[in-house]
Amino acid sequence: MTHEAIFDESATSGGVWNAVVPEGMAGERLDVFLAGELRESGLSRSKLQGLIKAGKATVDGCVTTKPRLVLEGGESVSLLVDLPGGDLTPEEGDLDVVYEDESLVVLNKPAGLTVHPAPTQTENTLVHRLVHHYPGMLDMEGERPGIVHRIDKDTSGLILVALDEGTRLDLSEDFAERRVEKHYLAVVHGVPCSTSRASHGEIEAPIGRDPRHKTRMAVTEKGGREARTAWEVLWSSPDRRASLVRVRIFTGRTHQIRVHMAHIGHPLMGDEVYGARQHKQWLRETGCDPALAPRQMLHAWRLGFEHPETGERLDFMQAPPEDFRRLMFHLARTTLRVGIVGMPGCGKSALSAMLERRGVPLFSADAVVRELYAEGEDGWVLIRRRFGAEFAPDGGPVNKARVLASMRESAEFRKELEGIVHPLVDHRLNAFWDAHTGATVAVAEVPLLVEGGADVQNEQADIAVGVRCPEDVRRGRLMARGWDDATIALIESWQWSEADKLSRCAEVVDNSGTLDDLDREADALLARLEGEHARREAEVRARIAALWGAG
Ligand SMILES: CC(C)(COP(=O)(O)OP(=O)(O)OC[C@H]1O[C@@H](n2cnc3c(N)ncnc32)[C@H](O)[C@@H]1O)[C@@H](O)C(=O)NCCC(=O)NCCS
Ligand SMILES: Nc1ncnc2c1ncn2[C@@H]1O[C@H](COP(=O)(O)OP(=O)(O)OP(=O)(O)O)[C@@H](O)[C@H]1O
Repeated sequence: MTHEAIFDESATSGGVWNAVVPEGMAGERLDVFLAGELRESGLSRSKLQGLIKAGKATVDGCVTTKPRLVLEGGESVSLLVDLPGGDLTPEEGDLDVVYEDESLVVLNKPAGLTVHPAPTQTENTLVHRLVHHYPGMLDMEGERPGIVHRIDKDTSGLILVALDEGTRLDLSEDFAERRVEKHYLAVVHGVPCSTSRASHGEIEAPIGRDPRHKTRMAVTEKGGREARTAWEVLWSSPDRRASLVRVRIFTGRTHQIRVHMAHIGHPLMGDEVYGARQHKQWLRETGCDPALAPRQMLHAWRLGFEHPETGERLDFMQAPPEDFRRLMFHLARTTLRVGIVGMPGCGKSALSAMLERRGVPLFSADAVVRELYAEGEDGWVLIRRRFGAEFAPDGGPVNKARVLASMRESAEFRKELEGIVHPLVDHRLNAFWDAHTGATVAVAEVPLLVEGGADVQNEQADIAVGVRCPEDVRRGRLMARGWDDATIALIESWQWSEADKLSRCAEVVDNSGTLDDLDREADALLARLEGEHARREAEVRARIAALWGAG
């Protein structure tokens, strides 16, 4: 964690460090407290003692020169850290200039670049690069020449910088008076929704230093400054674990968006300070690579203001950088869920097994029914409870011959039995899809998939693939399995006709040849399914890119 947090956004020069002494620190010495707080700054205890003796520290607004002053807890402490004033060394380094004229420049800041020097970072900032590219900026006072607002080190996107002191003053006033329009894009955990269930809302909650963690900000009852943020969900991932949110801020508090979004329960992805719990949970539950969200996923997307010289309205929009886009595309990735259907004996299982051999995850409803029917399993237990031990006997699986006999006799029995079995199969199917979200294509052989109706089909699979073979061949295969004409007729009477089934299928595989022929069909089918997956993926990416505009 950096100490960038603790330098006040509104302070325009010098390193004024502020903190409230937590109650738990009562009895601590001032120098010890400061040394602990500023551990990462590299300021030693003796250097801090020197600063205190030189009158750079205040406690509750009064200068104190006593390093050993004992704190009571609750005081507000400030320290003025001398920065190497006026001797900014220009540094070479890339600047992504979006717009420039004589008065100002608009830049696209990469994530990871600190905006201006602070005691914790005295070189290698955006300002050092700026004074290299625009030497005239060195005429301005202080360590933050031209800086009129800032974005966090790990936030990417648009930042406006003044090139001369007059413009700096004008623009600073525009920011202070809230005349500058600032829109951000953030990837947040979950799907935010307002109390009225709307996909947009406003957060008005004061922000101040977190009394428990001095290096953080927080929504605070006491001592916070007014802060207002509006948000709108632009897109949510299919698993609803993440959303792209457009955020507009009307105030410019330190870490405002990160704190406010965490406050409503939807911290930014990758934000290990304000969303540590959700971040860890997301990594654990999805198995995602932490490198996918290497920073808080926040991008300063749009900036609109009036040019102080010309009065012209200027609006800029910058598409987010590669890491942001990569995470979004990852979140948007989907598996093509393929259902395989067809008449009994047409070759569904044979085709499915061929796809599985090619690495495609496979679900088989018939196999699942077999599992459910094993002694003590859910299907066995429910059937036994409803129909008796005659159907689900001790020491063995559900008696299929007995079940089939009763199904033959009574449509009522069949409906009831299906009412028990189908929800169990559906549940397993959903678990199967969930378990294979990393695959491009996954296949489920579900004989009765399309019979469930179009809506059910959409829920249970994205497309259906039908298998067909000539009637006589198919009947021959079923007879070989021991089914007689009556059984075939009976089971087929419970299903849709072949024509009805196939009319619901996006693809039909012909299985009138040999198993080798079918194997070749499997290759061609898989290529088409992968093509379909790629097409859908490209469509989703284009839809997402359209959300933030070209660039
Ligand atoms: C009817 C039963 C006893 C036949 O068992 P058997 O081992 O002989 O066959 P298997 O389970 O492999 O099914 C073979 C084929 O029959 C057809 N079929 C099976 N059950 C049904 C049904 N209820 N309605 C329509 N067709 C069915 C399917 O095309 C299936 O692929 C058995 O399938 C059963 O208990 N079915 C009820 C549960 C169910 O609806 N299963 C369908 C799959 S979700
Ligand atoms: N092209 C083929 N040539 C030879 N035998 C085949 C061919 N296709 C499938 N078979 C065989 O026919 C039988 C029925 O095929 P399969 O089990 O794949 O059908 P299914 O559609 O899954 O049937 P069900 O609806 O009953 O589950 C199997 O023994 C299988 O090996």
